[in-house]
Amino acid sequence: MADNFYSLSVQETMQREKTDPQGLTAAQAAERLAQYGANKLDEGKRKSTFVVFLEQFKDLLVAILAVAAIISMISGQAESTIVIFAVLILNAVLGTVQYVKAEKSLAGLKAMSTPTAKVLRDGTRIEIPSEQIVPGDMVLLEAGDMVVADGRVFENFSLKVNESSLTGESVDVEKSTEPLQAEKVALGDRKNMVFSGSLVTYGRASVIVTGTGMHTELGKIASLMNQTQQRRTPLQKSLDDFSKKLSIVIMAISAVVFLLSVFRSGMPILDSLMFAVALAVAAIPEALSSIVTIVQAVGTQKMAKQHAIIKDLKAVETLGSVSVICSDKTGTLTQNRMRVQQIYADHAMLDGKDLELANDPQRLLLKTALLASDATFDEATGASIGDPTEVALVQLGGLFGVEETTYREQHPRLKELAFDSDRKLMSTLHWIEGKATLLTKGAIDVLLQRSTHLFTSAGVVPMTDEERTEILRVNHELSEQGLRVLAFACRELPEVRGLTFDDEQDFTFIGLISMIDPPREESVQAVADAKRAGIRTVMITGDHKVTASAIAKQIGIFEDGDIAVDGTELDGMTDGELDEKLQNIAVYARVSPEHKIRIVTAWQRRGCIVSMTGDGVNDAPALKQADIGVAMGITGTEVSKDAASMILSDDNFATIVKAVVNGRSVFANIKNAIKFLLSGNMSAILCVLFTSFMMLPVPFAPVHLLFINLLTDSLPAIAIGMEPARRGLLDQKPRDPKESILNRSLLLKIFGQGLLIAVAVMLAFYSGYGAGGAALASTMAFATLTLARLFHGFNCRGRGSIFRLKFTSNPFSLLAFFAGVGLLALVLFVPALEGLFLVAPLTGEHVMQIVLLAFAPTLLIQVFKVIRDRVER
Ligand SMILES: Nc1ncnc2c1ncn2[C@@H]1O[C@H](COP(=O)(O)OP(=O)(O)OP(=O)(O)O)[C@@H](O)[C@H]1O
Ligand SMILES: [Ca+2]
Repeated sequence: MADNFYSLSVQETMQREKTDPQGLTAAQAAERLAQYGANKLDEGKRKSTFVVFLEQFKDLLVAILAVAAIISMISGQAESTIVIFAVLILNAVLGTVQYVKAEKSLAGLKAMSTPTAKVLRDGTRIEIPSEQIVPGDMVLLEAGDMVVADGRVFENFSLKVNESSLTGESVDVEKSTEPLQAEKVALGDRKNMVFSGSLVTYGRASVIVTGTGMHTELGKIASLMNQTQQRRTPLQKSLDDFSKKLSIVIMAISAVVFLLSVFRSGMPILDSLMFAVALAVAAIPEALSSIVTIVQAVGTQKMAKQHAIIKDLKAVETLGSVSVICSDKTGTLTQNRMRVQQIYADHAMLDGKDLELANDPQRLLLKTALLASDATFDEATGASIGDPTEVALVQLGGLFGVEETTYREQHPRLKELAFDSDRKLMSTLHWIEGKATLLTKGAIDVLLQRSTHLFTSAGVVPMTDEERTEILRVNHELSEQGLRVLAFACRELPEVRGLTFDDEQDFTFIGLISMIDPPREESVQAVADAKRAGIRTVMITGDHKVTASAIAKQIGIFEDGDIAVDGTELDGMTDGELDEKLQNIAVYARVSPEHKIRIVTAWQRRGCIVSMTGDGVNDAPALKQADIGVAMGITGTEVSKDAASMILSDDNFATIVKAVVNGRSVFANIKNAIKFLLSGNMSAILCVLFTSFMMLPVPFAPVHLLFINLLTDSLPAIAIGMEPARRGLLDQKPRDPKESILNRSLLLKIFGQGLLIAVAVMLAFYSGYGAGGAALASTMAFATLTLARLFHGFNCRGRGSIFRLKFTSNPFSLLAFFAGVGLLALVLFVPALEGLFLVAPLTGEHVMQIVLLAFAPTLLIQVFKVIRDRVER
């Protein structure tokens, strides 16, 4: 493929790419897709499953186990050696499976958030996944889109593109269609080309695709870049750190225990070594890191089903501590289904239904509404394309049999200034009654200021102050009902020429159209839920202050004592003043995207964790600045989705609140799983320390501890991770993000519960020691420890007693328990395994003792919980 498309004319480019202004046909596209491949970048080298498998062995555990295996071998326990190796391999297999699964689920999430692109195929405009774009496609770009392939600009309407991801240049580049003459042109100067990975910030254009996938400029860079992805989240990192520190401490203690055994009790070196090894194996939480990964993966899957797509695993943790949600109004808190209500023209207010086409000002109002809009609406099918605000206008035309298409054919659009949320205006230029006329619609405060005249049935007259006040009064009246008010104006231009923003003044005011956009039904409940959960909801909107406040009151965001602030007032405040009022500001109206950053940082200065929604191109910086940037899946621009860490596939505010609850639940479950795993380990450590101190035989062989840590303990830990979110999560305050997950109270519980289990295990040990010596003692201790930890799984499911949590609410926990008991029974009672697991035969009486002793700690913990539940109620 040639590189120099910039030096070709549009026609030459079309010939070269064998395409035409109607775009490719479906058949051509399919053929080229087969020929050139999907439009995506090579994902770099994926780790092969085998490499992942091997990697499972490069960890401290393996070293310790290898030592254990060697010691077992020397001490004549060949079976043990085999079991240890079997366990090592099993562990690696499990680790590999988990890794591959987690990768898959992440890939699935990524697929849900792939960008789409608009193309012409067979002459019609359709939206397709960007991967299906092929060379020769006619791609349509507009503000907010991400460019997904390289292309030559074909038709240009003031297109501006940000190419900083390619060129590092942060200033937007204006594009044109003219061929460039020079031999070699730097990437940043190819004004008639657009490049994959850049962002459309303004205007629109159609583009002939000249390169896709790895054959784009981005592809060239990507193949140079070595994309190493860091997948570990802060929580995973801090747990890994914890594990590392723990292992060091444990090694030190192991060494001390070893030396003590040798020198104090004159124990044979081999036996002393077994003590040290047992301690090390007992202490290291082998399963911890993979359990955390599993719980997080389960959590993101669940959130995706509930319409919140997590793009960044870190967000799962952060969500749980969100304390402020800043939300757009239109479409997020409201339904974004606009219907025209009252209209106002020539001093008269009337219902939209009663509009009269014979009345000049009213007809011009409708004409402006239809001409200065891009939306279309098909009466027959009810299908609409475009901004709901504009769809409502087009629907109004439909009421009177006026097709937007007819008007638009009569008065073709000659030039245009696209809408943007900063200017809050949109203008188009047409020939109307032989005059070049600029038609403009937009926010009333902006438009009225720039209007000097008024359009009446008696013709165009200078606007008086009374009339101005009257229009503002009407606007206020409509806005107070929560209606969205749009203003319309026009002006003559001396000739048809390129437009600039300076043309948007000296207007003749035509009138107002108000429309209703009812709140979503779920919004009220969601705001109330958020409030109960200690989360402040703040409305941020481009709409008018009065309208926004009215809606905010209906939804429950704006309460007594709250205030609403608009963009201009915000500009007038210093950071200090803003900080002072921040708590009370429930509504920010008429804000531009730049204001959003200020609001986010102000809350962050207070130490709050902020979630911010956004849909436009200019929202991207605020989405990045927020702790949780939330983009709209349906209406959001590709740029905003790219910048966000979460995407709402239903655009619904209530989904954010659900995601926060899920985030809290994931965090709580992880914490409980950690409590379970570490308290179990603690009990084994205490037993080993105790027996070593008392100069008793070593209570567990490494095989025993491995069996528990890797098998029987993993099952309840995963079940705890599956625990469904409880309503009670809403009654807590947001978690302090700075607080470590292993806080004092958790460590205390780990120690206390570990101690309880250790006592039970030691009682079993003594009983076995008295009756049958070291072998029986060890078997009793091992069986009791395993079973006690399986029971303990129920204690760790949540804060309440098991009666409150109910067995049925998490069937996995029962399943895990019985699976664990089954495994234990196999090891204890299948003669073939006796030798492997070094167990002595047990009588019925022993089994009774084991069951009772193993259950005792759980009984005590449950009794304690029942009492606490009572007291708390
Ligand atoms: N297509 C449009 N053409 C002209 N003016 C518009 C158009 N859409 C909106 N406006 C005006 O610009 C204002 C700001 O619109 P913007 O899209 O920034 O925010 P919004 O949709 O009102 O609210 P939110 O920020 O909650 O989504 C609107 O209140 C309206 O007055
Ligand atoms: Ca908007």
